[in-house]
Amino acid sequence: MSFSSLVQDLSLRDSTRRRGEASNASTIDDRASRTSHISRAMSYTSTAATSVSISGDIASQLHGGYCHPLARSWQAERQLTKSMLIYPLFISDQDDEEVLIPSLPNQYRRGVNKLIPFLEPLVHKGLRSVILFGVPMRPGTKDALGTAADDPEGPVIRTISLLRQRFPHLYIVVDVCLCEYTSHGHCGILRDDGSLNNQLSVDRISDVAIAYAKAGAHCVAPSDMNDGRIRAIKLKLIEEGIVHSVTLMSYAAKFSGCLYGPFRDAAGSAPSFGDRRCYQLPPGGRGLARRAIVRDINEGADIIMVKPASQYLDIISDAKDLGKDLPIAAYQVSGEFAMIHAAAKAGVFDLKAMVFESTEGILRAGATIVISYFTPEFLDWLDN
Ligand SMILES: NCc1[nH]cc(CCC(=O)O)c1CC(=O)O
Ligand SMILES: [Zn+2]
Ligand SMILES: [Zn+2]
Repeated sequence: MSFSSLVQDLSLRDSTRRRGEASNASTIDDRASRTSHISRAMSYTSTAATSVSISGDIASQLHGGYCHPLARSWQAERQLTKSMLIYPLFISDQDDEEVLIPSLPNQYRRGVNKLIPFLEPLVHKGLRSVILFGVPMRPGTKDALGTAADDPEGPVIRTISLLRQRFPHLYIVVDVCLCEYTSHGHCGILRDDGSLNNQLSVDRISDVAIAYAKAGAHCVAPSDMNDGRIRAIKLKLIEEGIVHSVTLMSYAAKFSGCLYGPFRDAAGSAPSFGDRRCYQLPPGGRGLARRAIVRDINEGADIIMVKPASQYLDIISDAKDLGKDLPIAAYQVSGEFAMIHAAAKAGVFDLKAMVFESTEGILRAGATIVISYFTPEFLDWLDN
């Protein structure tokens, strides 16, 4: 077949197909892309005479591969599904409390009595997993050692067993940290000079993780960023004989920065002095993040988490690369969530469109799990 007859044949097939498809043209967008297709086919014909390689020209025609909504969905390596989502919950020690968190649109701090009725419809819509953060509101609960973190009568441990009973198919992740429970608001136990005492912190945090695991958490997720905590928790899980039934998710690449503000409002966990820059990673520290990821894989992490998400897509991609055989979680944190809401409110973009676009970026970078405050919305949106 000569080149010009091939071109004719191609544009013929194109127009035949277009005629056949006209009846199920679904969106304006689709029709527009077909129109541009026509002009493309025309310019294709007119430049054909001077064209170089036939196979090169054929390979340059990409639109056909994504002109249909279903074909577009096939372009993504990973499709967002409900089972990839983990929803963060703030659990108050006031059982009947239900208070809107001003800096986190639509997110509430709830006591156990309010939590169950809130979750019931979400579980019915397909909610598969939550991550719990305990928030002690009662005055006098906080101390230098974060004693309340593993109080058997505290909000987290009581909520774990209640959720296990009420929602047997819900996978329960529990954040493990001391900052919500310490009087100074830091993520561990401090020396007199105000710096973290890593050994004491790791001993304490691994005890807290074991308490949550024994209470029935499917997964414990230490977010404190002390060195050696993954190994310490794994060893204690082995010692306790429960290592086979508890997932260990490491906040391996957790960066310091300004995106946790609304969370700290919600959890009352802002440090009373100083900052977290000596334990959370510096935003430019890509190599350091890689070392932390490799270290935590070697220490026995079952899942590696990167946090925040959208500002750290290269780190998610690194984590996927270094942890080829592990699930990779990305946490779209409170500041990212609040920012998307604020911009949508200011008319910068449509909220839903941005939520999907940002989440697709996170998946494209390599995440297989997404921790998202938008989970309730996704449970509706993913049905359509
Ligand atoms: N260490 C506790 C913790 N676990 C998760 C977040 C942040 C989550 C969010 O911003 O949504 C924080 C706050 C912090 O490190 O200060
Ligand atoms: Zn039910
Ligand atoms: Zn903390």
